[in-house]
Amino acid sequence: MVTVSEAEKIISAHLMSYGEEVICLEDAVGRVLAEDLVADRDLPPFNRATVDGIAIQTASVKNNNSLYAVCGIQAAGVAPLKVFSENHCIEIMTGAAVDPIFDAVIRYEDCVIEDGSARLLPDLEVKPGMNIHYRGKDKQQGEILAEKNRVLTPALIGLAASTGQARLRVKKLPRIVVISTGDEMVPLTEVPTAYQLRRSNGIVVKSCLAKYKIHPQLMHLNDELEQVRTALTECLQQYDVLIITGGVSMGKFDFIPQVLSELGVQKQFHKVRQRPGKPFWFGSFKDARQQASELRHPVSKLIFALPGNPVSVFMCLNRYFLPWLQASLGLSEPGYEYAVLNSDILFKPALQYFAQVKLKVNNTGVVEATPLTTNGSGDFSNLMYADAFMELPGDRADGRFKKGECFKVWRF
Ligand SMILES: Nc1nc2c(c(=O)[nH]1)N[C@H]1C(S)=C(S)[C@@H](COP(=O)(O)OP(=O)(O)OC[C@H]3O[C@@H](n4cnc5c(N)ncnc54)[C@H](O)[C@@H]3O)O[C@H]1N2
Ligand code: MOO
Repeated sequence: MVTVSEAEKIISAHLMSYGEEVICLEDAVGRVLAEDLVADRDLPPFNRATVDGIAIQTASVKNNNSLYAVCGIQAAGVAPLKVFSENHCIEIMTGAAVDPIFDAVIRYEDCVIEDGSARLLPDLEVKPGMNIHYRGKDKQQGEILAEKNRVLTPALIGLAASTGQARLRVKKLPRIVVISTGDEMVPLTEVPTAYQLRRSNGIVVKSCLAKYKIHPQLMHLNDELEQVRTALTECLQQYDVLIITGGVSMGKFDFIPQVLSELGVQKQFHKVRQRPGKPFWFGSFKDARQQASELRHPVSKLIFALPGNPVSVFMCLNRYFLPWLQASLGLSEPGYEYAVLNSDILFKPALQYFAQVKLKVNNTGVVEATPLTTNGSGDFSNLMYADAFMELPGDRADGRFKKGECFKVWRF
């Protein structure tokens, strides 16, 4: 049995890279940028009016001459109009290019236009540069707008669109199969007998991966040795990552560890000093072709075999698998989050306990964690009320965690 931090270290020694691909910008949200995004021109690309009004030269205002002949109307999208006297102005629309001869745009609300002349309202404070968004003020041509290894958020996609990138180079995603196990688990479309359950683990894992634009294959295996052997043999060939749920404990029908070992999967650990999720099994596999580097990416296949209890699956996925995925995709460390317990917890076993907590920022700006009362790792009826798992150290002889103490949380 390994500790939580040993398990974490072993998993992070197995970060993988799955290469890169070029995809349409429209499909890019949630993917990870694999190249720097560079400004193809200055942002903004010209001096841009930020209001509808008139463009003037402020020196003329200082001369106490605030009446201007209107010499034209400047729309957005066309070359800027000039004037040849400081007593002249043009009407200009938001987003239009302002000729360098002008150094301010006055809002329509701040002037009166009559008979071809514009008069500024008395006592109007006019400053050079007002209402002009100057060329290159935001970013210069050639400057990096976004570094690679960032998640493509809607805001970043907008920036990419402004640089004309209809296609983007992103990190390739691992091919993942999610395999649930157990004779007692029936599909959602079937009516369970009195002692059967409906399968929920697979769809939970799939839903967690959707955020990363990973659409895993779902598969279910009954507790039949031959079926498990055949299916795992095929999956080890076809997929980069196997996420298995259930069948990893001590039961007479828990075939997963045995079959994985028979198939040549290298066990990295089995059992973690934690609750939930103690029987977690993790291994790596290199097939003969991979060892000979015949494949695109001679990387190990990884097997995350999570204990079948629904809360154990959810915890192990959030605490181990998703951080592995993020790091493998090159995403920078999100940094740990902490919260303060707002009531005592008693947990005696010498295991690191992951308590389900509800998080709330209190009126002094502190994140407080309220533990939820649950009936163990088979009770997933309260998970929807929790925001995070709070990771409590496993070395307290008295098992007491006091209100006011601060611990790491894994938000989901
Ligand atoms: N003698 C021991 N028994 C057990 C130990 C132990 O250390 N010694 N560990 C316990 C712990 S902790 C856990 S967690 C479970 C994990 O066992 P398995 O990984 O073999 O999981 P299963 O027995 O297959 O299932 C456990 C539980 O979860 C339900 N389940 C399974 N799949 C699904 C699914 N797709 N959707 C919803 N629910 C699912 C299943 O019906 C069981 O109730 O072992 C303890 N035993
Ligand atoms: O620790 Mo087991 O993971 O659910 O009870």
